[in-house]
Amino acid sequence: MEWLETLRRSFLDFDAMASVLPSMFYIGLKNTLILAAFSTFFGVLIGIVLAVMGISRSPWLKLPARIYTDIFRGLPATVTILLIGQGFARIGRELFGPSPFPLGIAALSLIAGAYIGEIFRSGIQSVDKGQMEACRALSMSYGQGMRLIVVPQGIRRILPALVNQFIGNVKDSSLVYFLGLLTYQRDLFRVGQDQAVVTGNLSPLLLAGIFYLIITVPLTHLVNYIDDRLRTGRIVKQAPVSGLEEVTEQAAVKNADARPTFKGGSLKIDHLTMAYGEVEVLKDVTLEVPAGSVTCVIGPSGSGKSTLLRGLNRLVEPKAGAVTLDGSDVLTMQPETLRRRIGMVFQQFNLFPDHTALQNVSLALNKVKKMSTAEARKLAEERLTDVGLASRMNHRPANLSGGQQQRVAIARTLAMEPEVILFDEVTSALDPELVKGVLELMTDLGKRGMTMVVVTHEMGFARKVADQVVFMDEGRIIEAGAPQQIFDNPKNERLKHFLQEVL
Ligand SMILES: Nc1ncnc2c1ncn2[C@@H]1O[C@H](COP(=O)(O)OP(=O)(O)OP(=O)(O)O)[C@@H](O)[C@H]1O
Repeated sequence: MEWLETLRRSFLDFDAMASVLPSMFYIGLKNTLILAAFSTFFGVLIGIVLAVMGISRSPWLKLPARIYTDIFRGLPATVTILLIGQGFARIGRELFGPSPFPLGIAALSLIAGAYIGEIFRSGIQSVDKGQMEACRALSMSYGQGMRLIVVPQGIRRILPALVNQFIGNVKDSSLVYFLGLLTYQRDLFRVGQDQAVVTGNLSPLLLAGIFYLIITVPLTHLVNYIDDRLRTGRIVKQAPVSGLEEVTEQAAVKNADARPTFKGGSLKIDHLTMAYGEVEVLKDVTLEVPAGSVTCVIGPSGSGKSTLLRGLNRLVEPKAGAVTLDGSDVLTMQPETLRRRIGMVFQQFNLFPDHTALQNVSLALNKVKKMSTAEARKLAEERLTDVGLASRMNHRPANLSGGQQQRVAIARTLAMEPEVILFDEVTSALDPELVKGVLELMTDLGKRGMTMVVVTHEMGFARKVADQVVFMDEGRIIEAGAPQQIFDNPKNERLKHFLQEVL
């Protein structure tokens, strides 16, 4: 087998490999890592600036970022490296001496920056808007929400892409030799290539290839592992539980010792008008919500129910009118102070996916209410026990059913000790068998004196639990009254029509 022997001599000349190994390690590997690390570092800096410019609303920032990205992503790396390295060679020599590294790193950074900018931009934009809304509803400032929740989630999402970029830079660093390297500056490729010429076979180059793989392959696997780990947390070993069990979970709590009652606040809404841009979606809404009462808001899709709730805690700023909470003007209050007093639970739960149930509840206690970690933890444990989740505190949202997630969200809101809680279609995203547990919990809160404004499609709940039911259509309150009046004796034609459709 002569051809096998030729192949062996060409690729597996172990003596040639052994002789090049020290320079491969001490010169090639070192220089490749220097080039890749520096260009990734500067690429990240450039990328952050580009991402901020790209997300901004100003076309004067957006446009240059777009042009930059198009150019440096569109050009072959070799062209950029030669243009920068040779075009600026004189300035480079004056500034940095004979080493081609600074200009090589600059060129690699400019290329990497274009890709990393896109990675950062999509990472931040991919975080669900509900996450920031949940942060603000928990009375965190915009900065706290970004720092504690949105940016970490964005970074976690882009971690694999960033490592890929580093791997790309490891490979692209081999192109810097175009700029002419001194002997001690050679990278892995160059060391392998030079020695291949000396020995007359490809074994040193194969060894360089192996070095590249030793850097890149474990890194890819490591990042996939970290990504999986961050996404799901430690896998909770527990047999799957039937959704039917959840009602029992909740019932067990209901039968527990009588728990303290709440001191609900009263709301007065006066000629409230709200708009998105020029479009008015809430018109002249006037409503009283007495302390400790349950108000259910019903109405067709798009009638402005969610917007009304968002106006009450100012997630959307009202355009005109007034709202008072126990006599204090809600619209001039610090939004963070207001949101400590008026909590909110969302249709999509908006739990923080990288936090356990316990951390979801304790985060704002710790960061907003400034409780010590131990105090926050104790209170969070109590609230989670209240909602029947004592045995699931260390689960992440992904390891909980929808019903359990929604009960964590309610516990998270309750822990802030609000005077009013706004519920925005909180059972609409749940499987039918999980709805009951959540509604029972809400019924229980109502009985214990919490003031609640509940946007719901659960007519049975509204009839049974509400003190007043409000029917909205096209941004106005069309009819309001006791449940019997609304359901058994509706006056308005539109309400009659709506009830015919939903009952
Ligand atoms: N962020 C927004 N920007 C612009 N328009 C919006 C925004 N949010 C809601 N709207 C519009 O405002 C109107 C009222 O929406 P809102 O969500 O308050 O209604 P809703 O009664 O809660 O409906 P649904 O039951 O479908 O949630 C709708 O026409 C909707 O398209």
